[in-house]
Amino acid sequence: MKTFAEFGLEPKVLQAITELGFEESTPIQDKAIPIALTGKDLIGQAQTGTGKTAAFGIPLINKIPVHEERIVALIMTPTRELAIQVSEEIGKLTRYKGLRSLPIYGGQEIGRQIRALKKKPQIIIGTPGRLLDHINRKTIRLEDVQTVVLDEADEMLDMGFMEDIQNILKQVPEERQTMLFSATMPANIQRLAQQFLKEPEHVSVIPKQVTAPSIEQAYIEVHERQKFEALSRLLDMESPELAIIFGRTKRRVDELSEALQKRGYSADGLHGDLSQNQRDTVMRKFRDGSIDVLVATDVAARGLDVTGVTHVINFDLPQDPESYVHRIGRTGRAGKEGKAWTFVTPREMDHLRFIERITRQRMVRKPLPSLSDAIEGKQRITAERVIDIVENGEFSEYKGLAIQLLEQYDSVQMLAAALKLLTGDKKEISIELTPEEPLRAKKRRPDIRSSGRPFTRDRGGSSYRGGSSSGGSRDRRSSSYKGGEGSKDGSRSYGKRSSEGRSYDSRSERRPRPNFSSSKE
Ligand SMILES: Nc1ncnc2c1ncn2[C@@H]1O[C@H](COP(=O)(O)OP(=O)(O)OP(=O)(O)O)[C@@H](O)[C@H]1O
Ligand SMILES: [Mg+2]
Repeated sequence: MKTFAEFGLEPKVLQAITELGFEESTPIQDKAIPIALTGKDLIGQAQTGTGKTAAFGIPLINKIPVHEERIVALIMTPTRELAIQVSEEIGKLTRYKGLRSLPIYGGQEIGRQIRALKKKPQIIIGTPGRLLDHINRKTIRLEDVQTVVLDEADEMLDMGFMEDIQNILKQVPEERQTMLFSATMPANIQRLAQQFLKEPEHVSVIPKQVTAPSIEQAYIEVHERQKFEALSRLLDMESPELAIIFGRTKRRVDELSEALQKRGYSADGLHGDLSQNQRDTVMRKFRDGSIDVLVATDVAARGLDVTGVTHVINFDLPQDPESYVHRIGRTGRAGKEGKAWTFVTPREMDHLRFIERITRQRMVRKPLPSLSDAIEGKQRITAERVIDIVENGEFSEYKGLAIQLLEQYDSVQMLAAALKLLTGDKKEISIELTPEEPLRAKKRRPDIRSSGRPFTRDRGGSSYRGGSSSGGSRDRRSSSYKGGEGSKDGSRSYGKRSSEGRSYDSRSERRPRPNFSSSKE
């Protein structure tokens, strides 16, 4: 690993990096930054949470002159949340240099974006649909762009953005640097690269397995009808600090987040049918910890970086191995540890095995948490909270009352009653979720690296994958259970999503057809 000073960056860029607390470069940064600084085209692949954003962000910022008044850099992301997040990270990196960056995404009032564009940002971070809108209105001109980054390029293809990306890139001069980044690189990415990149350098840091080694992976076999109880016990047993629960469809996410709230968890849902305001509010609450369970469709699977996510729970099995890799990659980021739990119904075991085969990573089988596991987990958290106050808190004003009470009552009884009160009774409201159909095992070839599927497949109007589900939890704190190990051996080639035609959510984010109207992403 290098220090950032060794890349020969401008002092103001270095200063911002130092302020972010980055001491050494990550492996992908190590390899990609020197190449990107030369201006070459680049395809970068590295595990989730390993700093790909800064790997393209730092060289991009380094080369833009401060007095530039034109849009000279364009970053495209598949989702709105990701555009906002990348824009924030770029903002932090340009803090001392003083460049202007702007996120441009669907669902936000266009007038507001037009006003912000008048401040002459040099860097635009956008989702393809809304970008095209602006291009068509001539409120964004890309004729001076020198650097283009496609973050999560494979996902953008899957979402049906190929044509939009082509149309956007037509507006950008041929003479430019193009970079493409993702944790997964399915075969169709090669075609995109051939079309848009010039003699790209491939920078891949996937040592053994494509899933990050810091994530413990486990699965629980559970019948569809038992899933909610299993989830609720799992949350009690594990007490995640922050958890993301993925469900297959929007309906699933809605039902599940509501159910969790009824049970007293601090949860909320995120999917593509919510208004942008609702989406922003949910993300803000999750980032600042005012909710600790985010229930989401795959719209939250890619790229999102929220500090403190200790658990990812796949309430519904993801449609394909790529989705699995990205979903669980929301935890175990930047060298931290994380746990990924996957629920699988007996009929879906084949599909789980398929995911394991493609990711070359075993998930450890765990039993359904028992009621006593759940109770124990909750009590442990209460005890930890009390101990924390005893050790670090200020509670002298309660001592007089404590002495009085202990004169009348036994201390064990007294403390047990207080713990009971603090732990709170579980609201035993019975919950019925609409069952989801089991996923059928795919008959895909495990390795389709060279299969060269036509892009049209992604746009053909078949709706992919699904969407939604749930999540939830409450007491923040990470627990100390010893979980599964997961196993070795990685791979990087993935199957693509299959096109079985259910209408799923996160992919509602997908645009089935080119549509210039506005901003579906
Ligand atoms: N050199 C570094 N040292 C410490 N932390 C870093 C470094 N580079 C990036 N990070 C932090 O690591 C976290 C993950 O980075 P980032 O979101 O760029 O990952 P990613 O590789 O793009 O993951 P994904 O595949 O999920 O999109 C961020 O919080 C980022 O600030
Ligand atoms: Mg990323």
